[in-house]
Amino acid sequence: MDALLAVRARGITKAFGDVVALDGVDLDVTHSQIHGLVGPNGAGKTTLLGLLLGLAVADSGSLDVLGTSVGRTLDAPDGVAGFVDGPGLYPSLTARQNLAALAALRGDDARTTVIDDALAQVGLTDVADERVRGFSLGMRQRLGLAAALLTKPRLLVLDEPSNGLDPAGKKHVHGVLTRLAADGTSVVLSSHRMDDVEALCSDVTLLATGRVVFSGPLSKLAAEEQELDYRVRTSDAPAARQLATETAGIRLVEDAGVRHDAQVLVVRALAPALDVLVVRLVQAGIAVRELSPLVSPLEAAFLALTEPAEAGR
Ligand SMILES: Nc1ncnc2c1ncn2[C@@H]1O[C@H](COP(=O)(O)OP(=O)(O)OP(=O)(O)O)[C@@H](O)[C@H]1O
Repeated sequence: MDALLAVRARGITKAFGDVVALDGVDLDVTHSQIHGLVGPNGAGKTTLLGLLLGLAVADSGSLDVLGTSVGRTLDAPDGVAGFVDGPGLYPSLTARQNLAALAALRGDDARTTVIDDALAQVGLTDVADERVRGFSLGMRQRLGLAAALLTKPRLLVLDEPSNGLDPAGKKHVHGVLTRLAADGTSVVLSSHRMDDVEALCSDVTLLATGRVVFSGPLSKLAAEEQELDYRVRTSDAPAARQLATETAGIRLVEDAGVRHDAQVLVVRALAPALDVLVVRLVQAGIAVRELSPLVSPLEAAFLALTEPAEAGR
């Protein structure tokens, strides 16, 4: 057992019949950390989160949550809250009534001030007395988060918390999670999107077909040396194209799957070769009006690490 870790999983396996959902998964989540679980569909993210919430038990391996070994009985470990596959809510009750009912069921503090505070934290004060039946996916997600907050968790486990959130909603929820982590709550959340994870998480675990293909700080993932495809818009596309073909380490990508624009080249390169190209363009009197990677370095690392595992399925 490791008191410094909110979650310590070693060699976790879980199968559903012939389907191996988790295959020897290790996971370390330190206290006050927001840890992202990322991976393609079917990678095992929800299954792993379900184990942390005590919704299922692993077939083998060891799992310590908040310093306590999780046994073989189905039970939410003390101090853990969250949801997988969307929050469980009562559609015919209002948001406020949902929280009151859930708090009463769990024996949590159901005082109006506590419930109002949870609703305010997730930005649902204005719709507190509306029935959940009419709520959008994003509003349900926020209410699910409010329900988890009522328990004052030390570990919050969220499956795709940004699902269905508009940009303002996402920013709001990100703010809530960041403040919680700053106040000592550990958070493990899943996402399909590296940009979400980048905005929120310090550490990330990439899963592909039930296996960990990367786990560690985001900065380490992004720093992996990799070639990226860049859009380059210049003042003279034909001349830029010519220079690109003459520059070592630069490859023109003709079919980059982007909208055709005669003024834009797509080149594949490592950063040092791209630097050389930019300098040569400027020296030749060609202005560089736009230079950006087609996918972010994190997204590219995600694809590079998960696509081989997917292909081997
Ligand atoms: N209750 C279940 N019964 C049978 N198979 C299951 C069950 N739960 C998960 N699986 C299978 O286990 C694998 C992992 O599923 P899981 O839902 O954990 O992946 P995921 O990474 O959360 O995927 P997604 O991003 O699509 O939500 C998949 O092949 C899935 O079909």
